[in-house]
Amino acid sequence: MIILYGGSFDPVHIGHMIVANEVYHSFQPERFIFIPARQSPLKQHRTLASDSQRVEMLKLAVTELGFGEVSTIEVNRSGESYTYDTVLELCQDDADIAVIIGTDQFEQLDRWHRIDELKKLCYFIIVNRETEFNVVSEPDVSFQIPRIDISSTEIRRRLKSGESVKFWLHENISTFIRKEHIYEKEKSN
Ligand SMILES: Nc1ncnc2c1ncn2[C@@H]1O[C@H](COP(=O)(O)OP(=O)(O)OP(=O)(O)O)[C@@H](O)[C@H]1O
Ligand SMILES: O=C(O)c1ccc[n+]([C@@H]2O[C@H](COP(=O)([O-])O)[C@@H](O)[C@H]2O)c1
Repeated sequence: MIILYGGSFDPVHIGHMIVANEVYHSFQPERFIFIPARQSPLKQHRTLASDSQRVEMLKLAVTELGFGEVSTIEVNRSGESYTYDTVLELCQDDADIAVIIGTDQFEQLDRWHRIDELKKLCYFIIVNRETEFNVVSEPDVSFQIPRIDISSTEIRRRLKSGESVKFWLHENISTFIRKEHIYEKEKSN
């Protein structure tokens, strides 16, 4: 079994890491792959961190988690990062593929590119987020974690306004963000 965890990861935060850790230890897949999207299809804006910075932050997360890998399959592909294209590329070696999504994505799954075809190639592990589950039908799996109300949007907002993000991000990732001057506070003249 291969588990894919795709996202903008702008930046990767503690919510993502808890999801990954819980899912990994429950399912014990052969591979667990974080896939930063070049351009998430239903998001209008580009990421503030560059592709390589998001890959670097995910590598730091993987080191701390002690499992997993980071794929550049989507950042290296031009255009929108359709999960269908990614799964098609990865499903060559016959392993079962499961894709992790939060309930925010689950609610708009019918807007995903080639969703009917994608559902034939993989199943979804749906993790609770802001909203509760509607009924999930097989082979999709609903996976309950304690609700962690953390988002990259709120982290970017806090960093921009100079507020603390202590414990919202792994320490090594905060250090990287400071060193690279990503999401910086706007300077007033
Ligand atoms: N705190 C969380 N709890 C559960 N799932 C989460 C959490 N944060 C993100 N996810 C899920 O992880 C995937 C990737 O999320 P993404 O990188 O877009 O983070 P985000 O915090 O939603 O970012 P943004 O605020 O920029 O939209 C999505 O499927 C999303 O639903
Ligand atoms: O394939 C699609 O049409 C599609 C539409 C929306 C989101 N996704 C994927 O879902 C993942 C989470 O997206 P986001 O916007 O929450 O970062 C990320 O890997 C996206 O590429 C994929």
